[in-house]
Amino acid sequence: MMSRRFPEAAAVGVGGFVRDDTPTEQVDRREAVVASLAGTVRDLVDATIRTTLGDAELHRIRDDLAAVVDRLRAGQLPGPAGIRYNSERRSWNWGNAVMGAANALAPPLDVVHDASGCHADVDLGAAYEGPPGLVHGGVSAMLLDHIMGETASAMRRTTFTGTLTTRYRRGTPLGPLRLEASIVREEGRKVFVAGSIADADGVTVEAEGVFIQPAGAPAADG
Ligand SMILES: CCCCC/C=C\C/C=C\C/C=C\C/C=C\CCCC(=O)SCCNC(=O)CCNC(=O)[C@H](O)C(C)(C)COP(=O)(O)OP(=O)(O)OC[C@H]1O[C@@H](n2cnc3c(N)ncnc32)[C@H](O)[C@@H]1OP(=O)(O)O
Repeated sequence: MMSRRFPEAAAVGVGGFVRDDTPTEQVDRREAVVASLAGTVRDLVDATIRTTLGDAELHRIRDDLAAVVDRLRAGQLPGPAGIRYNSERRSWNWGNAVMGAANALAPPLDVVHDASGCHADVDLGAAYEGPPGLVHGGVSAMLLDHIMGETASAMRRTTFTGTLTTRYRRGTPLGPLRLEASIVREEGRKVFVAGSIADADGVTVEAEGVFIQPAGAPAADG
């Protein structure tokens, strides 16, 4: 098993904000490839949860998959993917837990910036279950954290979650959901954001959060 601590990664400066002058067109092409791979791995996760096959067949499948992992291990980054950006301000964070194109654990969330903030439509399957048939509360908080953080950042500054408060009004069913977030007000380095998750019958989770521009953090707009 590969180490989950990445001392060698820190030594070479990966895993942070990394300037990477790969041309946008090449980034787009690669992103489509890794997203396609991650989509199949996501199918694999769902198929694994829901399989009813016998033990012997599952052992054979496990061995096949272990061989695939070995093939992927033939070329690896020394640590996590970090956030990369080029001179055209194209940024990519393919390992991100919520929207990383290469991350099969990410739903993934496709966040749209609109006039009032951000929204995203997502369809959560069996891998996101908490109570039977319902979305895990931690998953709801994670998705809200992300969309609210993106709203606070507004594509031009770095903000970290300071405090996130969630109110679970009723169970959130697995299936299609709508996330929304908007900025309520700003005070110095603090950005106050409201967010929600809704199903076809209305809001299931409400959240408020304080997102903070860390002292001395670089803003993309200077
Ligand atoms: C270089 C080019 C960049 C290119 C990229 C361009 C754009 C950006 C790209 C990507 C971003 C896009 C999307 C983001 C998407 C998702 C977001 C996910 C968010 C996360 O997943 S992020 C991980 C979880 N998050 C943490 O890991 C934070 C750990 N923590 C800290 O890093 C510090 O703790 C920090 C920074 C929070 C504060 O540190 P600090 O030193 O700056 O703060 P300081 O003490 O000076 O306080 C200043 C004022 O904030 C108040 N304050 C302080 N802390 C507070 C708190 N917790 N709650 C409420 N208020 C708080 C004080 O009361 C004071 O208020 P007042 O001024 O009124 O007195």
